[in-house]
Amino acid sequence: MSSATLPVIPLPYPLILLPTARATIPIPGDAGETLLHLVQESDAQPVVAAVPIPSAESDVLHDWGSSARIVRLVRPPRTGTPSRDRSRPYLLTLHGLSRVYLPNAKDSQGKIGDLLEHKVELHTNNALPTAEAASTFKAAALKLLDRLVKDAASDTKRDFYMKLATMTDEVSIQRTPWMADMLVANLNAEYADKLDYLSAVEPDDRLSRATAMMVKQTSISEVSRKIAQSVDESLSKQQKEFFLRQQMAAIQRELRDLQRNPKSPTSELDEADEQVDAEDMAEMRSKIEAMAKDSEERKMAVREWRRLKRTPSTSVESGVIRNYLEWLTAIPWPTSVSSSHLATTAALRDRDFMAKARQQLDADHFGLDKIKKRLTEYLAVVRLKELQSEKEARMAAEKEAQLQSHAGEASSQNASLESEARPADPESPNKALVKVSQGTSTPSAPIPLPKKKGVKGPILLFVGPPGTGKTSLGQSIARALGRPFQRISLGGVRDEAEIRGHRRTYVASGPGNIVQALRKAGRPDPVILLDEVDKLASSNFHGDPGAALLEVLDPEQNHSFNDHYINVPIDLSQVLFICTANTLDTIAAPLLDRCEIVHLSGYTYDEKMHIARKFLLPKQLQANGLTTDHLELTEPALLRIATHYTREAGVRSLERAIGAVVRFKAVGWAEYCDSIGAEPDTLVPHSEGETVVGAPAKQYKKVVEEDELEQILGIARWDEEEREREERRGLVYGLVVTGMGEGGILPVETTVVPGSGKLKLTGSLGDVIKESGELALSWVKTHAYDLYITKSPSEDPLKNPDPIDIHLHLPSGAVKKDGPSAGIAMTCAFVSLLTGACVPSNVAMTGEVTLRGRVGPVGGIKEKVLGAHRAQITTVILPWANRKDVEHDVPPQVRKAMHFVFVRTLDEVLEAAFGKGVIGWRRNISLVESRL
Ligand SMILES: Nc1ncnc2c1ncn2[C@@H]1O[C@H](COP(=O)(O)OP(=O)(O)OP(=O)(O)O)[C@@H](O)[C@H]1O
Repeated sequence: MSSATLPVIPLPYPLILLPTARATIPIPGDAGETLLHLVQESDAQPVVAAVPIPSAESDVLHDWGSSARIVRLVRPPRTGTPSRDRSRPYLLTLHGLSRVYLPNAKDSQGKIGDLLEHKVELHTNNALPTAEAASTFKAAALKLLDRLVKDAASDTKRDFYMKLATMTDEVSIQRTPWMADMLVANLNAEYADKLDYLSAVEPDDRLSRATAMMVKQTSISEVSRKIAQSVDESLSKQQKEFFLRQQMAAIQRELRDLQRNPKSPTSELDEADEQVDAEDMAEMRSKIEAMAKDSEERKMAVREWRRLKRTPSTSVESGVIRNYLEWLTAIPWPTSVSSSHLATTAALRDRDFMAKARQQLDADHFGLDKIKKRLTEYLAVVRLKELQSEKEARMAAEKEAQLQSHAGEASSQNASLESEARPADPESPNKALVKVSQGTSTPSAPIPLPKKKGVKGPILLFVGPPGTGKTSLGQSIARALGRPFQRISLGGVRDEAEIRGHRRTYVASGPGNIVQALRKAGRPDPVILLDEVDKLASSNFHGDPGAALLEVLDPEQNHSFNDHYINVPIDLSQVLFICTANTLDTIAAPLLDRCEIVHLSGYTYDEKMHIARKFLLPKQLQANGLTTDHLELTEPALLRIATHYTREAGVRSLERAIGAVVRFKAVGWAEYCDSIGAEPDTLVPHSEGETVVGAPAKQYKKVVEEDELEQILGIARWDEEEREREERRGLVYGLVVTGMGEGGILPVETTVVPGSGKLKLTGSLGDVIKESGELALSWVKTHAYDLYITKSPSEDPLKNPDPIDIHLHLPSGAVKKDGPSAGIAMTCAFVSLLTGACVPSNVAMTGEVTLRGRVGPVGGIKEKVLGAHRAQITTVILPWANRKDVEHDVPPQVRKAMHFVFVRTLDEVLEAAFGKGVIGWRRNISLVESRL
């Protein structure tokens, strides 16, 4: 340490000059001039003391400063007027050398420019620091520099810090205090710390203070980097989201403006999206909360709800989850018993339930007595089982509630005993409290609503031709039970997923039609009609829809039906399933096995007339805005519509034709009202018609006569066929049931063509029908001699006198035909062709033949007979074994209107078909049989 007197340059707050550092400060012109003299006078660069003023409020000098060499003193170029030239400031650059101490600094005040000379102590300590202090400092410094290099905003800064790091790394122990000064001078440290550091003369002290500053600085820069980074990240994300949202809002605004008609009033469609969204979410939330506790569906809903909350609302995934949740919450889960459901149970308890059910069935359908009887039984069973299962469920619930209340009381007693016995236990009173509160709360808790067992009744399968009322019977059942009705059409369903839904991984996946029907019904116990189960595609590469249906219908499995989309077991046991089909042939055996079949075979003309008058006409009048005052269909007109314009087992075409008549009259009535200037709803027509006096002479006649039908409905469709049906050689009418379950007549046409004794069969025939054709011909060939076709028993009728082929054809060629029931019709056709005798065109027949000439029974008698009746056939030849079917199934009025011949053998068939004695026999039948 040495003393000297140096001019002091006060450094105003917050300036500080550390040894090794450089600083440039402005000084007033006068002081500058003085310093300039000093510089000019001295040989070397003069040394001054740069002492900081540590406070902005006072001018008192700090007691530590730095001796500094004047490196530069310059006056910046002139900007002001010459008069103020002396006061122009100088720029003084100083280079710090060593620490100086001002012994009487406290008494000395200073202002920049004062340049008072002060006595100072110069502290240049060249002692060696300890190795430990040096290495600690180095490590701290390197760490900080490393951080600064990484965070450097520019390349120049980075290079600078790197240079410092290299220097620090390479500096010797002796030079570490110098290095510390250097680093601290260049650090962005706090003023107070730097001031404090200025007073550290001892090398170790200097190093330790510098180390502390380095560590502090490192942590500050690390924290600030982290904050900057997170702020940066969130800012950029927020900015991005904000930007995208703004864009989306702008696009939606534009679209709304485009779509909105400025004149139209604001609708709910214009409501703010966010509001609608929030309402939807709130609704969904309350639905989830309403789900039964601990149920699978609730767990799944909660899980998905949480996922939805975590997912950004604009993402695709969010839409998928929301869609799923909407479905999940929309399904009427059986665990939530709605008030309307309870109302149904009340309806079942009604003592007049059965009478009302009968009334309902009668009100909806005419005839069908047997079916209605069966349905009444069915409804009675459903009612009894339903009430029984509800009773059981209620008893079980009450029992459980009682058990819980006992358990609660017991535990509350135990709890109080426990608390009395161990009062010292600090946990004991709390436990007792909990148990007591559990025990007392249970009896007052509501008894849970009973969970009913499903009604495992038979599944009804209505089979019959189209339009026979299968669907509407299903609706009647639902009405009688007071349950919602849903119809699922299975026609053409090829994909199992249509029944079971698609897994959620599929794009645009959704639940199957069972879940859709449940959602629409809004209750867990609707009547679901599975329409056209016979049209369900068989197993294919899309899965097996039939198998899925089995699961739905099987009472053992359907309490936990698994829809792939919903993926939570759904209890279908309370759903009443009813199936319909046109034919049983295409229904898989396991499915058929689960159903109870109810046949609806079609209506007679008489029934159709009743149905038309009681149901179809009023329905059509109402649908077309007319009343019975406006239209009257005469009996012959209605019969003509039924017989000549429609020829089907059901009543759908009849309804359509009646609808056409009603619409025709509606147009007439409207025109008439317009022509007389009256309101259509205030005027009632006279039965004989109204004629307006004067032009325009419009007339309205409310009665529709038979002869007007051609004008309204066009030429009758079936007139033509009637005229065409003629008695011809080789032509016989057989009876068939079509794939739709509809009966009718089918001409069997045969003709002779030159050939070599072969039989040609055409008309999309199956193997069985082809075989029965060959069988029939063989029988005829065998008996050609007996039937006077050939002259000797050994002659072949197809070879002698000329070789011929027989061609048999069954129109319509495009429709597939099979089965053995055309056997007797084919035999008659061959006999007619070879003998020349004709079968009258009002005769039709069905029956299987054997090679022995026996006639075997066939199916579909009711449909066939009704079809024949519709086709104006008067004589029907049927197998003897089918007599009971006619007795049981064919309505009496049809039986009365037709002549039935029941046959056991082919000779009886020939006699019935051609007439007694027309076909001669050389021998009697017993001989024929014995010969075979
Ligand atoms: N016995 C009947 N009494 C009154 N209306 C009937 C009767 N039978 C059928 N209908 C009426 O005939 C129309 C057709 O009936 P529905 O739709 O039930 O036929 P379907 O047998 O289901 O036919 P599909 O097999 O084509 O589905 C309905 O309007 C129905 O009300």
